[in-house]
Amino acid sequence: MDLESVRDSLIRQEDTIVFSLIERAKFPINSWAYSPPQNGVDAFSASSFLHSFVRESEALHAKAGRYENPEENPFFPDDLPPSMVPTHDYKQVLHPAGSSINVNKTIWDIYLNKLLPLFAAEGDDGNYGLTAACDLACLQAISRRIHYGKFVAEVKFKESPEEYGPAIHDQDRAGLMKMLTFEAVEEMVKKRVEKKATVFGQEVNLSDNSKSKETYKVDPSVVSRLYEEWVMPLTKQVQVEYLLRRLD
Ligand SMILES: O=C(O)C(=O)C[C@]1(C(=O)O)C=C[C@@H](O)C=C1
Repeated sequence: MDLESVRDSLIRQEDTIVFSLIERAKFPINSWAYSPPQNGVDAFSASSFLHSFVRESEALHAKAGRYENPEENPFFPDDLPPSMVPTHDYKQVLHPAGSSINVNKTIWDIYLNKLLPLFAAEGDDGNYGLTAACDLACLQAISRRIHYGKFVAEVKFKESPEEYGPAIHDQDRAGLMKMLTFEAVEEMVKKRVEKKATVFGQEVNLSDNSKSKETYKVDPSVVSRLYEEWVMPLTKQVQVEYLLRRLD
């Protein structure tokens, strides 16, 4: 595992995220699935249809061994049933002190309160089950990408322990954030995800004189904004948290 291969994985995961958003955009917002959205109630702890749907899906996925994979992080980690599939010997790449970092509560809040209203149309078509299945796919894809920051951080640390060591020793968050940030890479990521949303989300017609060239299933600028405002900052936050514990 090196920086190039972890970046390749992040690039591949962009496809999953863009496709999952395109699938969710087939349905209107369907707010009933997220009720009761009472003022001041934390969307994560208040029970809603989506809450139950995700919790019960995760229990099934846990039995199927999903969370044995260190790249997967459940939204409701408490009381998950044990895996019932044959044990796979996943390579233990991560440092144990940082492997359990989980920012899914923040991801849940951002997805429901900020992202969804930007790309789901107004309205209610009653397809709550299908909508929740799409939400689950989006949440899992975004969560996997952001928590992959643990692997990015591990590789960066292994490649230059002498560079990161003093900042870890001083628990210097700002210093670590500066060291692991590559602005040129971030610019490329934003442009690439916007382009992917343009390519994957266009109507494909056999005739050349299509008039629908300018409409996309998910607004490409929303995908770029998702990465700029939430995905990359949270991936960096995971990296910082991981590195702070890297010498424990
Ligand atoms: O590619 C890296 O070096 C990463 O740390 C990943 C990532 C990202 O989230 O895409 C985050 C921070 C960097 O500034 C650039 C990109």
